[in-house]
Amino acid sequence: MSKERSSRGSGPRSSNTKSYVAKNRDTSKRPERRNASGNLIAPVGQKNFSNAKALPQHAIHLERLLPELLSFEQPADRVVSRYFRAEPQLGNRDRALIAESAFAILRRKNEFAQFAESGAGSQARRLALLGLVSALSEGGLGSANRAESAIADLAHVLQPGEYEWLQRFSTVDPQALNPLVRNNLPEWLWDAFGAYPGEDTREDLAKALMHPALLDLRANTMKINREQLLADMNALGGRYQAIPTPYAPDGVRIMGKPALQNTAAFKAGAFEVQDEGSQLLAYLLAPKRGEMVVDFCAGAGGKTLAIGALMRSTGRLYAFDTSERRLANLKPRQARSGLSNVHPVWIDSENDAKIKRLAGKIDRVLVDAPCSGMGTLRRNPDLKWRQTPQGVLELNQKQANILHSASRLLKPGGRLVYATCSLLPQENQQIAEDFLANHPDFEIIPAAEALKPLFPKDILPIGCSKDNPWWQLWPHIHGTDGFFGAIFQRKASTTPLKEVSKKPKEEPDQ
Ligand SMILES: C[S@@+](CC[C@H](N)C(=O)[O-])C[C@H]1O[C@@H](n2cnc3c(N)ncnc32)[C@H](O)[C@@H]1O
Repeated sequence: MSKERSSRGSGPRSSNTKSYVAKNRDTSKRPERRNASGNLIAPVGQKNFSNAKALPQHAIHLERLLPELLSFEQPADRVVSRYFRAEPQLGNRDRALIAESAFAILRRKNEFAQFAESGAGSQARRLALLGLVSALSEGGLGSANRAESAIADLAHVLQPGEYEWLQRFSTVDPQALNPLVRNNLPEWLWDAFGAYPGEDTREDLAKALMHPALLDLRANTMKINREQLLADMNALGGRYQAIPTPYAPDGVRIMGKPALQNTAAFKAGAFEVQDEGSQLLAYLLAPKRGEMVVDFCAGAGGKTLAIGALMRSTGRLYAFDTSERRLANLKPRQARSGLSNVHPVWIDSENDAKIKRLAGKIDRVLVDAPCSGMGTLRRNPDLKWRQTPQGVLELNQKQANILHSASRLLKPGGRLVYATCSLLPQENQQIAEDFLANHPDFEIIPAAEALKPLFPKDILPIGCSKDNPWWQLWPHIHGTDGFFGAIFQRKASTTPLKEVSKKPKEEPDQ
């Protein structure tokens, strides 16, 4: 797996289709196109695919896309983007439906592949049709939210026998299938979920991971409050509805799939697309006005921007990352956000000399560590087929190194948050426990304490437990991506760092 991809996960992309929608596309001037059999490929109007009819071209494009997608040599979003670049005539709605169908195939690969052993036509055609039915069934609001009507929407593009074949698929009893097929997981991950969260709940988790993620926005409180954003979104018209997210104070959940990039509110920086769980993570860090804060693995800045808004654009917020490409993607988002306290800094590794210069000077540090991304399988379903236990082991070493290095930045009394979008204890609790064992100058702060101000007094905050100090969100329980968080505080008076910290050998001057 590529380094960039292995460290992805809780980025800003909230809808698989979102990033494929081209801006201001003029579809009226498209040249006439024909498919391989010489049939005219009809242009598609600007319709929400959740209530659109699929056209022959959608299945044809999917058939072409699938071999590369299912080779798992490249991240799925990269494969799909490249395909769309090579097919510039495709309209926004076509892209949305093709991309969502491709991701549906990745989410339910085992089930679809097993059923596609029956039926006529090529294997790719059969997978394409199953993907289309799944995508059309999952459309948020509207009539096409059941397989039955999705198949009816496809009827006019089907070959003889395919309608009946698709109907047969919706009558398959999942309980009759092998658990790995029914739950669409590789064996190592099914076993891992059996160990944690446990055999009783792993099917619920697997089921949640087989659906697309919800579309959540974070109101940028530098520009707008949640009520205004809700009103703006609901005024868009169409088959969409905006409601408040249940837990994150600035979150707006969109039911339906509007193309948001062209809205005036987006261009004005009124919101960012951000999962509710990712929004809440900023509250574990709880930055204050005027503080010195570091987002150590800032990526394209999903969490950085939320943290910057909590700081009301005061103080200094360093956004570190080893990926220039990701930091470059932060720039336009930062410009839209209106934040002036964010300072992106490229680092060559967690041991970059720039980190040493800031040692002991920082109030709060977030380590949103590179991880397997197993909490984001609703949006990145290819990860479950591309990740391996060996890959997770390699990430563990990196996670421990980054956390150790980031901890050097903190002042006495400063707060360090370690977070991942993984569900695997070896990337989460284990890293946090090892850190505590090796860093006696840090103590743990229970997540419930940090989130208390957001919740009524007698309610245990979301993701917190009475039995342990960690923060853990689950797709099947909370409807968010899976997240883990651990909060540490540097003890107020400690022996100088160099005497107590575990030192990596390559850093003698720490
Ligand atoms: C989970 S992603 C961060 C997502 C980001 N915080 C957000 O909210 O959009 C992990 C990030 O860690 C970065 N990374 C990988 N190795 C790193 C290192 N040694 N030091 C700092 N960042 C690193 C990756 O480039 C990636 O952007």
